[in-house]
Amino acid sequence: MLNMGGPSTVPETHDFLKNLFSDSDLIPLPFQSILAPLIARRRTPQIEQQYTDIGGGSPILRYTNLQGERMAALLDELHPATAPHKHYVAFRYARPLTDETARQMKADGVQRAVAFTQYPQYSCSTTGSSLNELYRRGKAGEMGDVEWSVIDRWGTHPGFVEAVAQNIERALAQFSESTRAETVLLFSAHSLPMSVVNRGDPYVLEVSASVAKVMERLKHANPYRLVWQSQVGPSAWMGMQTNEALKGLARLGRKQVVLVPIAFTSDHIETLYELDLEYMKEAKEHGMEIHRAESLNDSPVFIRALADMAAAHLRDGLAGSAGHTSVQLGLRCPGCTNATCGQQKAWFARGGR
Ligand SMILES: C=CC1=C(C)c2cc3[nH]c(cc4nc(cc5[nH]c(cc1n2)c(C)c5CCC(=O)O)C(CCC(=O)O)=C4C)c(C)c3C=C
Ligand code: FES
Ligand SMILES: [Fe+2]
Repeated sequence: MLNMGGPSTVPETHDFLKNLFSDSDLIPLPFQSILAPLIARRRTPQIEQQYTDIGGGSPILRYTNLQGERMAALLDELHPATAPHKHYVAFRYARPLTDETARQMKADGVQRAVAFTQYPQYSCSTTGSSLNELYRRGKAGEMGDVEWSVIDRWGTHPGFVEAVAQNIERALAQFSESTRAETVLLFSAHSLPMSVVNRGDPYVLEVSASVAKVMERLKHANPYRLVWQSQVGPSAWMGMQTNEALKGLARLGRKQVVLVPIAFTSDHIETLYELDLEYMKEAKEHGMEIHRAESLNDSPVFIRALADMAAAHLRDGLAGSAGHTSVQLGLRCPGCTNATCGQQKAWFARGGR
């Protein structure tokens, strides 16, 4: 289960940020090995405070382990031919990091593994970075002799769509019945720098596709927008920004909003801090009534969806590319200049050999 991870405790924040700013697949910096530790150190106090404010750390490891354990148990029933199933977690920036998990898999003698991204929608800065890291570790022989296949994106999977839709319905139910239909559904996803969008990254399209599917499932009963949050630094990012959108809606007299996190499956500082503590407080000051759709966290509908995706993957394989990866994973962004992307795709298409 691949994801970025987060500091489980406040003191792990510095290492998390240092790993994040050292990742040239996410943030290419000049003199990265020198600049990354400096930027990380400078940002640490502010981000430590945010993790303190949300209860002393990121819940992502706890939720990923819970999702993984329940998914593996369901998978034993759904696809006994490959049982027993076991989940491993490989985070990109927090423990357990990919190298630690690789060593564990080697020690356990794992022979067959599915690299299952936990980002619903594909971006080269997120899932792409995790696959590049896995490729580097695999090529270095750190994982032993494992046959790999990849579940690289699932932003339109019916089970995922259903789980999100149900959480939206629960949030909508908190509004008075007489005005419920006027409530705006504001889908919010982590933004991307325009430099990434403009090299042909698929993320913006795939997040939009998730929103379209969820709205279809909700029979378009409410008006909606997709907006983007958490941009960092001075460069241009994909907009409109979530907080600006909230202010704009208040100005236009649209005072009932459900905020919907759509690109991350468990709670993290963006939902618990940015959305709940910053934006919702500000929106309430503008006289809005605002509720947030819960993150998927321990949603049984979502966990069942993960198991269904894994079972279908193991049962049917995938079209094309010898069955190890999706057809879509094989295509690099038209503007890609990162040689690792090409090597990674070829390596996974051969089953990680
Ligand atoms: C699917 C979601 C995400 C995409 C796409 C994404 C791209 C992206 N992010 C940065 C820079 C930073 N992101 C940071 C934190 C962070 N990012 C995501 C998700 C996506 N990022 C999450 C969920 C988090 C927070 C972790 C948590 O526990 O909440 C940070 C660090 C925080 C900070 O310093 O403000 C940075 C920096 C870039 C440059 C990028 C695309 C290229
Ligand atoms: S940046 Fe998208 S494939 Fe390399
Ligand atoms: Fe990010």
